[in-house]
This record gives sequence, C-alpha cells and structure tokens, in this order.
Amino acid sequence: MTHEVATLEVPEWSIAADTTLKPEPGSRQLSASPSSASLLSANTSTCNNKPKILLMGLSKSGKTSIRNVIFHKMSANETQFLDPTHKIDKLWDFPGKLDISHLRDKEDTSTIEKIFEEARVLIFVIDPVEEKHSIAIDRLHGTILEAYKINPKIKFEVFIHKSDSINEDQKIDNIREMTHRINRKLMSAGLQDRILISFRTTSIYDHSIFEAMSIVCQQLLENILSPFENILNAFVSSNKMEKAFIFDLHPKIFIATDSSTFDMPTYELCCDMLDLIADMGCIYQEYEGGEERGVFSTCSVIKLNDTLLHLKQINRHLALVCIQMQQDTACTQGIVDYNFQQLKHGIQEVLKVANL
Ligand SMILES: Nc1nc2c(ncn2[C@@H]2O[C@H](COP(=O)(O)OP(=O)(O)OP(=O)(O)O)[C@@H](O)[C@H]2O)c(=O)[nH]1
Repeated sequence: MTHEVATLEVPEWSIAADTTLKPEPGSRQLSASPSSASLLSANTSTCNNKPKILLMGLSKSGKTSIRNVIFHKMSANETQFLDPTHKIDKLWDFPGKLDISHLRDKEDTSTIEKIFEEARVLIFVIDPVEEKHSIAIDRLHGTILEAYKINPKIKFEVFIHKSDSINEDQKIDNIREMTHRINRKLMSAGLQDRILISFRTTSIYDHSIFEAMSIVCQQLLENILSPFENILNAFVSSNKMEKAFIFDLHPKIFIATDSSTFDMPTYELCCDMLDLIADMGCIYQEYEGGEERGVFSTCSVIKLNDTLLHLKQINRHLALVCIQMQQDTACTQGIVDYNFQQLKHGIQEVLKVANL
C-alpha cells in the first residue's frame, strides 16, 4: 500500500536553559536535547498548539526521508530502506492514496481540517525524476485550494526534491515549468494574487534540504528574526567576520544569519564544523556530577588554510558559527570572546522579550 501524504509536527526546538537531560550512551548528541518546551510553540502567542509544518506529496516523493534525515539524524543512504507511511501517527502521517480535494469520509475531512487550521507552512514535495508531473501538479493545486480555503494564512513551499538526480539546467527548467503550470491553474481560480508559493530544489544527499528547511522554519520565528539579524550584523562588523549563523543544534538548521550574501559553500563549511565538533564532543564530552557540560561550552576554533571557523554555544540549544579570514584577525580572540558575550546577552534579551 502506498501513501501520498505525510504531515510533520515541528520538532521540539527547546531553548529552556534548565532542562538537563543525559544523552543515551553512544548517542550522537550535541548538548541540545529535546524537551517539552518549544521555541516555535512559545512563539505562537495566539495558539496553544505547536505550529505545524505539513509535508505532503505523492508516494515515494521523499517526505519520510526528509523528515528522518533532518529530525531524526538518519543518514541519506538509510532512507532507501524506509517502509511506506501506513497510518496517521502522532506526527500526523496519514494514509496515502488520499486526495484531500476528494474526501468523502466525514472523519477524514474533519481531521484534515484540523490539521490545516493548525498548520503554518505546507511543504509539497515533488520528485522531478518521476514521470508523474501532471498528477503531482494537479495534487498540489487541489491541496493548495483546500488548505487555503480552511486556513488562508498558511504558507506554501514546493520542494523539487531529489535534485541530486538532475543537472543544473534541469533544475532551472523544472522550477520554470512548475511555476508556470501552477500559476496558470491559480489564475484560472482567480487566486494568483492571494497565494504565494516558493519553489526550492532540495536533496537529502547534500545540505540543500537543511538550508530549505531552515528557511521554512524561520518563517515560524518572524518576531525574533530581525533583532537576531541586527545582533549578528553588529557582531560580524565589529569582529571582521565574513559570515555568521545561529544554529539550532537539534535539528541542525540555522535560525538566523547576518545580512551579508548567503552562499552555499560557506553554509556547508559551517554545517561541517558543527558535525565535526559534535563528533569530537561525543568522544571527549565530560560529565561532572551527572550534569552535561555542553560540547561547545568553550569556544572552538578551527583553522583551514587562511580561514578561521569559530563556534560558540549560546545556550543548550543554540550555537553561533562564524567564518573569519585570517588576514582579518586584527581582532584578537579576547575581543571576539568579549563581543560574543555581548551577542549572547543580546540574544537572551530578545528571547526574554519575545517570551521564549
Ligand atoms: N536520489 C534521491 N533519493 C531520495 C531523496 N530523498 C528520498 N529519496 C529516496 O526516495 C525513496 C522514497 O522515499 P520516501 O521517503 O519513502 O518517500 P515518501 O514520500 O515518504 O513515500 P510514502 O511513504 O510512500 O508516501 C527512498 O528510496 C529514498 O531513499 C533524495 O534527495 N535524492
């Protein structure tokens, strides 16, 4: 039995500093630990429920793989052995073969209405290699209309997934073609000015899925994004950094960056540094009196040719990763450390004001 729709509850993005969980022996864990408090849920002042990201798409488009790679640290290769999603579970994965624009069963209809009401972002995953484009576009169109009718505030994202299987020209052609086709459909429904859809190419075999999911998750943190960006801008300019990111440690996605141009190699370098320090942390992490000290409790600096990578933990769940060219190291480590304390203070103030 194949299934075509999966929903995903946003993971616990916990920033509560008082949660002390001991990691399971042998687990590959940074000092971040899931807990009941969620940055995203706390950020939704009008709603007691956690904000939701829905993952939808045709069967085998890659929804479960995306969820597992990002939120459960599954390696991309392991996803080849995933079973199809079979039933609604606590993450609201629900049965495939289910075209929500043709629901007859009352119970299914009300479940889906509830899911859409609570959702903030709907991601529709399309496999560009599969020759089911028209079916996927029809399903996307039907899903968008249905979701918009129930919740006009929902944001729509289309992941043209498995981009590792197509070349650069095909990526551009795919985006162009799908944008054109879906816009034409929206136009005929008179909704082209009301519904905005973002298209991204993604793959679980590189960092593109983490980048895309970072951008999606940032949409749920609108009220703190701009202050975080201002703080990062000040940090970058006072320390002559090239680029800075604030990462959530579990899942490993960035929740803010400074306003300088984003480029993929820099982002990948920062992700790799996080992974490296996490791996080393698993080997060397110390525990004192049962309390986890945190992998990044002191500054980590890695030198790569003429590039310095700095990594500092802000709290149990957030870390700053930034890049500095060595010729710009007129700022000594002491100054960087001092400025980092200012940044940390600023971030904590923003979180306090935002009641997070
Ligand atoms: N090449 C490539 N394959 C991928 C990618 N993402 C997922 N896959 C593969 O696509 C296949 C289907 O992935 P699933 O995650 O099970 O797809 P699904 O959409 O959840 O499928 P259902 O559970 O049936 O709805 C698996 O063999 C994955 O390994 C990707 O980025 N690139």
